[in-house]
Amino acid sequence: MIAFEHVGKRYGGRFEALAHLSFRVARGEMVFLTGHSGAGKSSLLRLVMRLERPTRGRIVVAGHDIATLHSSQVPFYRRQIGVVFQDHQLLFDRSIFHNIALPLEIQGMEPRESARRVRAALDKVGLLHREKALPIELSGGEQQRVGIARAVVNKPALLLADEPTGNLDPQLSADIMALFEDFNRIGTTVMIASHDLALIARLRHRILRLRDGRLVGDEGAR
Ligand SMILES: Nc1ncnc2c1ncn2[C@@H]1O[C@H](COP(=O)(O)OP(=O)(O)OP(=O)(O)O)[C@@H](O)[C@H]1O
Repeated sequence: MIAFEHVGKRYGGRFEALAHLSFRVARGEMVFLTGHSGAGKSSLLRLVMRLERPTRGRIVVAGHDIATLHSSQVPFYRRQIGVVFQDHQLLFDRSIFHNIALPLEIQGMEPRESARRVRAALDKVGLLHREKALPIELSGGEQQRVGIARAVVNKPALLLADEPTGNLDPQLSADIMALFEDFNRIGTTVMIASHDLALIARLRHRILRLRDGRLVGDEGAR
C-alpha cells in the first residue's frame, strides 16, 4: 500500500528532514511511526498525503507513483486517504453531523447518500446519539472520535494519524487506539505517528522508528 524507495526531503534547499528512507507497508497492515520531536514523523505523513513532494527517491501509494500524479488528480488521490490530526480541526460553529458531512458535500455527494454515510461513520465511533451537538459540547476524547469519523467517512483504504492521542489521558488514548484497530481489522491500512512509547509497545503492531530523519528501527508485529 505504501512504498518509500530511498526517499529524502529537504526544506529550504538545505535542511534534510528525511534521508535514505526505504520501507514498505502492506495492504491491511497497522504500523506505528515513532521518534523524537523533529525526527520527521509529520514530514513522512505529509509526503504520503502529497502535501509535500520528496526531494529524492520514489513514493508509491495505493499503486500511484505520487511524482507522476497530475495536480488535477490529487483530490481523487487524497480521497483514498483518511487523516486524523491531534487537534482534530473541527469547525466549532457546525454540528457534529455537518463537520463529518463537509468532505462529502465538497465532493458533491447526493444529500441522502451523504447522510447515510455520516451516520454509519458516527455509529462506528460510538457517537450516533451526538450528531446534533456542537464540538464544544463534547469532551476531548469524543472530539477526537469525531475527527476519526470524518477521516473514515469516505471509506478510505489508508488511514493516517498524526499524534491522535496527544492531548488525551491514558484510558482515552487506549480507547482511541482500539478504534483504529477496529478499522484495521476490517481491512483498512493504518499508519499512526505517536510519541506514546508505552502505549504503542503494548499494542504489538509493527513499529517504524525515526531518528534525525533516518529509519533506525523496524520491528515487525509481535
Ligand atoms: N515546512 C517546513 N519548513 C522547514 N522545516 C520544516 C518544515 N516542516 C518540518 N520542518 C523541519 O523538519 C524536521 C522534521 O519535522 P517533523 O515535523 O516532520 O518532525 P516530527 O517527528 O513530526 O516532530 P514532532 O513530533 O515535534 O511533530 C524538523 O526539524 C522541522 O523543524
